[in-house]
Amino acid sequence: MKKGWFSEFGQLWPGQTFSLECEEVLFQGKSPYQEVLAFRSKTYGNVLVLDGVIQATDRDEFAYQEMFAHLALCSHPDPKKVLVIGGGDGGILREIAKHQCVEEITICEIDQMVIDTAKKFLPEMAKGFDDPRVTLFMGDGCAYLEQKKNEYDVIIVDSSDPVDGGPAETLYAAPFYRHLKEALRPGGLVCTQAECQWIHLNIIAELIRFSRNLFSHVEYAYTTIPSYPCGQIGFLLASTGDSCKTPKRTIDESLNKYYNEEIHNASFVLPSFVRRAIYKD
Ligand SMILES: NCCCN[C@H]1CC[C@H](N)CC1
Repeated sequence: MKKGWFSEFGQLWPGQTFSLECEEVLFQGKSPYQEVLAFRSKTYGNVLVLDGVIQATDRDEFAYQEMFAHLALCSHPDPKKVLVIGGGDGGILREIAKHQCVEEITICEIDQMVIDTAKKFLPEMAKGFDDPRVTLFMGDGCAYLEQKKNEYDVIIVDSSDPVDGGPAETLYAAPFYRHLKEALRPGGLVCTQAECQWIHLNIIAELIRFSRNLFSHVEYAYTTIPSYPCGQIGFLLASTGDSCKTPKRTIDESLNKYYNEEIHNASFVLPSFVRRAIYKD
C-alpha cells in the first residue's frame, strides 16, 4: 500500500467502505493464515489490518476492548478462570487484567505474526501479554476448545469476521457454540464478536437462534467504534447462569475510557427493527 489512503473493502459490507489517510506503512507481511499490515494513519494513530480488514487503531480500540471484556466479566459474579480465543493483539488481555478476582487468563491465538506486529506497532494493546496471569497457547481455537470441559467461568471469542472460506467461519456455527458451552463451569458465560446491527441482522439472528437451544440467556449488546463498519459492533452474551443485561460486579470506572455501569445497561437497548429481527419477538 502506498502513502495516501487506506480503504477497507469487505465481502461482509458490500457497497460501502471506510478509509483512513495513511502517513507511513510500518509493516507488510504474509503469515500462513493472512496478510498482515500495520500503518501510521494521519488521525487514528497506528492501525492493524488483517486481510484488508481493520482490526484496531490506537485512537478507538478501547471502545471495543473495554466493552467486550467488561460486559462479560462484570456479568459474572466471581470470574476466576478466563479463556480468550483470538485476540492476538493483546487488547482484550489488558482489559481482563483489570479484574483482580481473575486468577488465570489463557489466550489461544493461531497467528504469531499478529502478536509480533501488535507488540512492535500497537504496544498499548500488546502490553496485555505482560500480565503474569496470562498463558499463551499458539494454535487453533476450535481444536483447543474441544479438549476443554467444565473449565472456564468466562470465554471471550475475539474473532475476525465470518468471511466465506475464511478462518473465522466455523466460529459462527452451532457446533462451536456447543463446544463453548461444554468448556464452561456451572454459571459460566461466553461473549463473542457478533458483528453489526446495520448490516448483519441475519448473522446475529442465526447466532441467537441456535444459542438459545444451548444457553439460558442469550443477549445482544453493542459498542460504538468509528473505525469498524457502520461505526459500531456488537457482542453476543450467552450465559448458563443469569442475564447479562445488568452487571453483577462493578469495576473502578477511573480505569476505563468507555465502559461504565450505565453504558453496560444501555448497550443492550436496541432499536425496534433490530430487536424484532434478531429476537423474533
Ligand atoms: N482485538 C481486535 C480484534 C478485531 N475484531 C474484529 C476485527 C474486524 C471487524 N470487522 C470486527 C471486529
